[in-house]
Amino acid sequence: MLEPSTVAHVHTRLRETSPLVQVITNYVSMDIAANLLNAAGASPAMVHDAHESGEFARIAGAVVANIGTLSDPWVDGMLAAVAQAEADGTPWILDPVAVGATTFRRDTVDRLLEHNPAVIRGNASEILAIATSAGAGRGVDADAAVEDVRSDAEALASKLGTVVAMTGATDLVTDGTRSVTITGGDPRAPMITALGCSASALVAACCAVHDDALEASASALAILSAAVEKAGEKAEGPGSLRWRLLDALSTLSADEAAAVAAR
Ligand SMILES: Nc1ncnc2c1ncn2[C@@H]1O[C@H](COP(=O)(O)OP(=O)(O)O)[C@@H](O)[C@H]1O
Ligand SMILES: Cc1ncsc1CCOP(=O)(O)O
Ligand SMILES: [Mg+2]
Repeated sequence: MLEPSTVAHVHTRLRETSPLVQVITNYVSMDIAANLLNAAGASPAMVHDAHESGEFARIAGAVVANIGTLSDPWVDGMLAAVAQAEADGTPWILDPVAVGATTFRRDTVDRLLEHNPAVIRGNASEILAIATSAGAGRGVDADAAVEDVRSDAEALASKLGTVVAMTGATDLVTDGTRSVTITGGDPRAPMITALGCSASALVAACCAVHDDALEASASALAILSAAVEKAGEKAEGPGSLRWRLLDALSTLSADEAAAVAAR
């Protein structure tokens, strides 16, 4: 059970403290992820090169490592940042985009996982691919359903001692012992590219302001779900849903976010 008061607390803390979030993410997602964090009250910084990513991680409240558009220099940058985050006890979030698709992605995720992410945020195909070494998925998009992957996600969270935040029509957040589902949003959400990457960035921002990674992750997805739903009321398609989401997130009240948890 996700307490509405927890979501309201996390929502308020985001705006009051504006956490610095280091987002090492793919080219597709940089703009929307940064804008979404700004709208939520956080402070994004896309700092990825290995010459500085570890040093920058020292001052970040949380770090994201997203493998969406992977190449060797980016792997080096991610490893430097997450090693520093691990050493400092700073939460970092893995977004394993299309991990089942290639050996390079799978090997990179294996190397990143050695540094103990606080949260793995992915769609059902990505979580299934990590949990079972199967389920290639359809590139960056899911071809599995959250409810069908639930037990794999819970087992993965237990095995790795991490939180798994699996998104889809219904989101599931689990640490292997506690599991929370979040409903809402808008069925057109998957048509906004990099919304999942942005969700991972928001999970990181919430982990920076709230120590319990399961509650923080679930609160992030509840806040996003509430804002997407609000944006969807007037949206005519994915284009207006995208810009209306930024507006909705920036004006969302703590009570509106908390209401998603009360369902
Ligand atoms: N069918 C759906 N209906 C409503 N919301 C959805 C649906 N599918 C995904 N979402 C939402 O879209 C966001 C991105 O999730 P998802 O599409 O699973 O990630 P990714 O883009 O990494 O594949 C999440 O907030 C999730 O709740
Ligand atoms: C389309 C695409 N190609 C490589 S990364 C990327 C963005 C994927 O973003 P998301 O997983 O949030 O849809
Ligand atoms: Mg994704």
